Amino acid sequence: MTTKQKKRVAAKKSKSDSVVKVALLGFGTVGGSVARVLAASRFPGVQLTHIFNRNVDRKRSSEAAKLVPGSVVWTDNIDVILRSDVDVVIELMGGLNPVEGWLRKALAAGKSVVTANKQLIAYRGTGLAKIAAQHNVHLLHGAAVAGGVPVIPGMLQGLCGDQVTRLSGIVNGTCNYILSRMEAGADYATVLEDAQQLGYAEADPSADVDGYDARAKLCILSRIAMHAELDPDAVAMQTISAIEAIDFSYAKELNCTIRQVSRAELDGRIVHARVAPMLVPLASPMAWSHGTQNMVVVSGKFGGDVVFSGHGAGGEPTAVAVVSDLLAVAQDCKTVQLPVRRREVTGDFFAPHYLRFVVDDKPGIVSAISGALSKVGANIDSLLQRRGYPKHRLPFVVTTEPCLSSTIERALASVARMDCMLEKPLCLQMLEVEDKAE
Ligand SMILES: NC(=O)C1=CN([C@@H]2O[C@H](COP(=O)(O)OP(=O)(O)OC[C@H]3O[C@@H](n4cnc5c(N)ncnc54)[C@H](OP(=O)(O)O)[C@@H]3O)[C@@H](O)[C@H]2O)C=CC1
Ligand SMILES: N[C@@H](CC=O)C(=O)O
Repeated sequence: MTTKQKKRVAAKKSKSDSVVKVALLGFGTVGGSVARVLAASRFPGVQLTHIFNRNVDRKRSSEAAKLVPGSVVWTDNIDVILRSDVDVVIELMGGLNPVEGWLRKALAAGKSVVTANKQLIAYRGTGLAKIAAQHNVHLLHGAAVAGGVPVIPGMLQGLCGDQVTRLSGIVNGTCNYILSRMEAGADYATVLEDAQQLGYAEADPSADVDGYDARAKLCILSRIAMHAELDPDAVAMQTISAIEAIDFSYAKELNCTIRQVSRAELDGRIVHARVAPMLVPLASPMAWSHGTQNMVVVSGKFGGDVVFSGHGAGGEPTAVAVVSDLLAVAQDCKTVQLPVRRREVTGDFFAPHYLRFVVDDKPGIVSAISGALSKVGANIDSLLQRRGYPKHRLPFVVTTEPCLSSTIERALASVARMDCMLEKPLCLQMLEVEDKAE
């Protein structure tokens, strides 16, 4: 330890009886809820001293600000925070820039950081953790995955003794809220708007529906549970915005529903990883998860399956995770650190697939599709076609026996070029009963 670091530790020790000063960066959905949780519980030893946000006067006159103690300094100048004597910076703004630069400076100035920012931790977490270690301060991000569900602290403390080989589940509350309400008959655009109003969605909701949010979370979980560092951009993802009411009807005929599922499996030196809407059997607990409920199944070589479940989005559940991290930092709690290895990623999984086509009907379409599938060695398991749809815009479904997703994608590339295809065919993996997510 350098002399500077020793001095910092000594200073920390001498402060151990005094109060830990806290700054909040970002006073939106989660920031406001953190202020509410802190005001409601009055934890000894921590004191909110600063709040930073752009256009800060607007925030200061908000409803949530009424619970903030009068002594708190409100500012829109980040230097006020960086030069202050705060001990812990809680970052609740989101995004990579300018947040990364500010947090680097905060850590280098000896301030611990608590954040709920999954993009930041997925892309820059390793670098930031190094700076935190160099300066002997904490970097905690328990709220970055599954909101109020303690999956990160649970894995760090409770599962680090196992060899985790598989992770799967639902890690985006907005998508689960949208899909579970569509399952009950609501329409996509209306429920997406509701999710935004309720504070579940990201500032740009395409981060939720197109999979970026869940992909970042899956990378964080892979790093912690499987000690596998993945390039988030290399992880396959698929939007939920292509799912329509008809898919829920066909899924029901197959005794399934549809959920956005995130999966990662360690296979020697590579990791199979994918974030996509998938068909989930109705008998699976994942099918019963509604609204913002998240569910993560962690499969270990020695301990078997462990399931984490609870509210994965929303101000107050997320604030609980943030405040829990804050208290851990205030009490200088250490977490287990194990070496992490960079791993290559593939999006391939061996699974049955659900294929939905919308065609301008004419003879020979089914035979052309089955020809394209048989050419790549994929076998059809069932064909579903509901009556009552117009022939000029006919939706029907083919399901396949288990095969690699890359195989199906090859066949669909030629099918998509057929003149009668009115839309890009929809291809969804079907989870099976023996899949660990069950
Ligand atoms: N909402 C949720 O359920 C969950 C959110 N998270 C994460 O928590 C973080 C915060 O989310 P949430 O509270 O929902 O987001 P909000 O958009 O509600 O709040 C973000 C706040 O930060 C402010 N802000 C953003 N960028 C800047 C900037 N460059 N300079 C100054 N102020 C800025 C915003 O100001 P303005 O109002 O002007 O835009 C806003 O007040 C994100 O990283 C999110 O991914 C994690 C788990 C759950
Ligand atoms: N937008 C995210 C918020 C929590 O991480 C989600 O919907 O899960």
